[in-house]
Amino acid sequence: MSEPILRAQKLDAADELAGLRAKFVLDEVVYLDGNSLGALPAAVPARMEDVVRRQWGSLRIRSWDESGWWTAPERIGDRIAPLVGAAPGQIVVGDSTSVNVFKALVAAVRLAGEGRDEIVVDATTFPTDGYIAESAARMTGCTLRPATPAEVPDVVTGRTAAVLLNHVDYRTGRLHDLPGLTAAVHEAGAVVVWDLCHSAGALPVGLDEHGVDLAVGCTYKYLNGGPGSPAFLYVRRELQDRFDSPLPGWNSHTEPFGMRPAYEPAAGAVRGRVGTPDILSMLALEAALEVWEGVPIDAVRAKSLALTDFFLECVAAYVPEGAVESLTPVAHAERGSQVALHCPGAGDVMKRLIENGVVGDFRPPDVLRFGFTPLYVGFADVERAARILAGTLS
Ligand SMILES: Cc1ncc(COP(=O)(O)O)c(C=O)c1O
Ligand SMILES: Nc1c(O)cccc1C(=O)C[C@H](N)C(=O)O
Repeated sequence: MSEPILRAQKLDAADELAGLRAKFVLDEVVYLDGNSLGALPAAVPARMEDVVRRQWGSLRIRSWDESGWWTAPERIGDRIAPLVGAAPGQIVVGDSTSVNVFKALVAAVRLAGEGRDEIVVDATTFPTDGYIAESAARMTGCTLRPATPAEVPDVVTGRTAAVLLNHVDYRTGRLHDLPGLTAAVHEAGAVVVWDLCHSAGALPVGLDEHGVDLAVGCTYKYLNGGPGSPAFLYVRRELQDRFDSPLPGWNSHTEPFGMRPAYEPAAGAVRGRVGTPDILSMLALEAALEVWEGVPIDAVRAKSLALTDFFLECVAAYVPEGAVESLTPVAHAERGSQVALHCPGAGDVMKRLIENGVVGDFRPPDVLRFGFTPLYVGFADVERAARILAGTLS
C-alpha cells in the first residue's frame, strides 16, 4: 500500500470527529463542495415531515405560537452564536446573506455618524457584497473605495464610515486577520462589517472577543442548513439600540401585532428582522444544527487544518510538478477550510473529476476549489481525491 494511503488510515483511526459522518446522508462520492452547499444532515427529512404534516398541516396558524415559529429567528440565532463566538441575544436568522449585507452596511454608515462619507469594500470580495456596497454607497451619499484586506489599515481615515470585509476569500481560501483588521478599522473610528460565509462552522471566529461590530453569514455551507437556507446577522449588543435598519419591516417592530402606522424598533437582535420568516427553510436549518451538539469548534478547526495539510501533501505526492499550483496560503493562520488550485483548463478538469466521483467546484478563470467540511470529510476521502485528480491530469 502506498505511503499516503497508510497515512490516511492512521489519521482516520485517530480522528475524534470521525463518528459524525454517520449523522449525514452521504454515498461513495468524495464530497468536497461543502463550501458551496453542505451535505444533508440525516435528521432533517423526518423533522421536515413533522413540520409540514403536523405543524403546518394540522396545527396551521396555531404553530406561530405553539410550534415556536414566531421566535425561530432569535432561537436559531442563539444556536449559531457559540459557533461564531457570540453570547446569546446578538444573532438573528433570516433573509439571504445579500440582504443582510445590505442591512448591515447601511446600518454601519448610519452608526458611524456625521462627517464620514466613505465605504471601504474588500476589493477581492465575493461579487454580491461588492454590488451591494456600491448601491449602499450611492444610497447613503458615500464614496466607495475598494481595497484589499491587507491595504485596509492604510486606507481607513477619519472619513471612513464603514468597512466591509470577507473573513475567508471565496476563491483562494485565504483567511484574513479578523482581530487585527477589526482593531485597525476601530482605530480610525469606523464600523466594521464581516462576511463570515466561508468561516462560520469551519473555524472559531470570536465575534465578541474581537469586538466585531456587525457580521453576516450564510448557513448553507459549513452549517449544512440546505439550499437557500436563511442567513444570519450579528449586531454587537452595545450597538443594538443604535442599529437603524434600512429595512424596518413589521417583524422588527416593538409591537408587531399592534399594527401601528408608526415604526418603533424592538430592542435586541430582533431589530434585524424584516418580514415573515421562511419557516420551512429555517426549521430545516434548526434540525441541521443539532449535529453540532457537543462538538467543539476548536476540534473542527484542528481537523480542518489537518485535512487541508494532508490534501496539499497528497497533491504534492501524486500530481506531476507544475500541473497545478496552490493559491491557498501554507500558513495555518492564513488558511480557511478550502484549498484552491490554479490549473489550466480547470473547468474541464473539474468535469472529469466529478465524473470520477470527486465533487469540488470550478471558479473562473482557472481555479479548482476543494472545500473540506470536518464534520463529514475523512482523510481517506482526501487521499482518494488527490489520487483521482492526478489521474485526471495525466
Ligand atoms: C462570501 C459570500 N458572500 C455572499 C454570498 C452569497 O450570498 P447569498 O446567500 O445572498 O446568495 C456567498 C455565496 O454565495 C459568499 O461566498
Ligand atoms: N449560493 C450558491 C448557490 O445558490 C448556487 C451555487 C453556489 C452557491 C454558492 O454559495 C457559491 C459560493 N458562495 C462560492 O463561494 O462560490
